[in-house]
Amino acid sequence: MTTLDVISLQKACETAIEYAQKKSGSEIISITNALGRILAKEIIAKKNLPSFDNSAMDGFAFRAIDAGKRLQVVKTIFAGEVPHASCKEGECYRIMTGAQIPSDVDTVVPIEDCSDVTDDAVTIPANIKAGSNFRKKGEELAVGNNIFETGHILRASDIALLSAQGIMAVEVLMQPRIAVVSTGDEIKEPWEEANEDEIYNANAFGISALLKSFGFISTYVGSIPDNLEASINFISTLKSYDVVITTGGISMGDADFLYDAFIANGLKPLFHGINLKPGRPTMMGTMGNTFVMGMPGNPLTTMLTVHAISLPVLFKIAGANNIYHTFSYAEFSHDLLLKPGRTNIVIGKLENGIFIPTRNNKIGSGMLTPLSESNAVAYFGEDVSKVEGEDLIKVILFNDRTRAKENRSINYH
Ligand SMILES: Nc1nc2c(c(=O)[nH]1)N[C@H]1C(S)=C(S)[C@@H](COP(=O)(O)OP(=O)(O)OC[C@H]3O[C@@H](n4cnc5c(N)ncnc54)[C@H](O)[C@@H]3O)O[C@H]1N2
Ligand code: MOO
Repeated sequence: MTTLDVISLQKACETAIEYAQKKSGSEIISITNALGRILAKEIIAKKNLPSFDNSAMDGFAFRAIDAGKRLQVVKTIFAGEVPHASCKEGECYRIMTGAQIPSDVDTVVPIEDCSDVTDDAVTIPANIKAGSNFRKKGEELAVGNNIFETGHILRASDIALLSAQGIMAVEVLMQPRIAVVSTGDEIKEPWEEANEDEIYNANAFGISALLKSFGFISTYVGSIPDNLEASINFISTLKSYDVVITTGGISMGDADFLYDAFIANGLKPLFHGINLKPGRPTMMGTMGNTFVMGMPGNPLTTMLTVHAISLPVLFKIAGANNIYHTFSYAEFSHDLLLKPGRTNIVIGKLENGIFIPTRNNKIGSGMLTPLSESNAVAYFGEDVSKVEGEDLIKVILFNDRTRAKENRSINYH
C-alpha cells in the first residue's frame, strides 16, 4: 500500500511547473481557428494603424489657424477615397469619418458644432483645439512595433487586430495531446444504464469540459478497472500522450492501484499528497515524455484540483508565456472559521465585488451541485483559521461563463 507524503500546495505547484516540459513543434493555422491558441512566433506590425491620417468625425477638415472663421469648402472627401486636392488659408474640406485627411490641414470639427453650413461654406467654431478629431498615421501602431510576444494566448480582440494587419494565418504551438482516464469498477458511462450500486462517470467529462473552456483539447480514453494488472496494461498504452490525467484510485483504499500501476510503467513521482482540502491525494510525476496527473476521484475535488494545479502546468507544457490564474480582490461576506494546518479551497459566488462562500462552506468533496452554484474560488493558506466579513481576499473566477441575472453589477450612469 502506498502512503501519502504530503507537501504544501505552493511546493506542489512549483515542482510540477518546474518539471513540466514545453511541447515542441508548431503549425500554421487560419486565424478563424486560432482563438485560444498560443503563438509560436512574435507578431510584428507590418501595417501602420491607422495607415493614413484620417478623420474621426463627419465634419470639416481645416487649418487650426482658421478656427472661428467662415471657410470655403473646396472638396468633399469620402472614406476609401485618395484625395487629390489642396486647400489654402480660408478654405476647408467637408470630410467623412475614416476618410483620408490631406496634408495641408490639421484639425477636424464635427458638422454639428459648425454654423451656417451650406454646400459651399461653413463657419468654424472658435474654441476648437488644434489637432482635434485627427487620427494620425501610425499613432496606434507603427510598422515594426511588436504586437504580440511568442507564447501569447490569442483572444477575440487579438484576432481582430491580426485581421486589421492583413494577417490571415498564424504560426501557433502544437497543442499538448491530453488523455483523460477514469478509474473504478463502480463507474458507468452516461450512455450506459447505472443501477443503484453504480455511479455515472462525472469526472472524465467534467475535466474535458473544464480543459476545453481554457482552450485545451483532451481525449477520454476510457476507464481503468480496479485491478493492478489491468491498470498496468491500460497505462502502458498511454505513453504517446503528452499528458495523462486520471481521476480516482489514487488514495489509500484497497482498490487504489493506480500509483503502483504508474510506477510499474516507469513513473518518476514528483509528489503524492498535498496538504490541501480538498485535494489531499493528488499525485503528479513524469513517465518518460508523458506528464502524469493523478487527480482524486471525488468529483468536486477533481474539478477544483484540475483547475488549481493542472491548468497552470498545462499552460507551461503548451508554451504560454503567462501560465497562472489571474485573481481579483473581493470582500468576504461574513466571518467563517477554517481548519488551519492545510491550504483550504473555498468556493463561492462572486457578486458585486462580494465573495459569498457556497453553502457556508459546508460542502462534501463527493458533491457536484455546490460547484454549479459557484462562480469563484479562493485559497486560504495553512495558517488561516478565520476569515472575517469585509476582509479583502483574492478570488479566481471558476465557472466564468456565469452571467448576472439582474443588471445590478454595473452602474451605467
Ligand atoms: N485512508 C484514507 N482514505 C482517504 C484519503 C486518505 O488520505 N486516507 N483521502 C480521501 C480523499 S481526500 C479523497 S479526495 C478520496 C480520493 O480517493 P481516490 O482518488 O482514490 O478516489 P476513489 O477512491 O477512486 O474515488 C473517490 C470517490 O469518487 C468517486 N469517483 C471516482 N471516479 C469518479 C468518476 N469518474 N466520476 C464520478 N465519481 C467518481 C468514487 O466512486 C468515490 O466515491 O479518498 C479519501 N479517502
Ligand atoms: O481531496 Mo479529498 O476531497 O480532500 O476528500
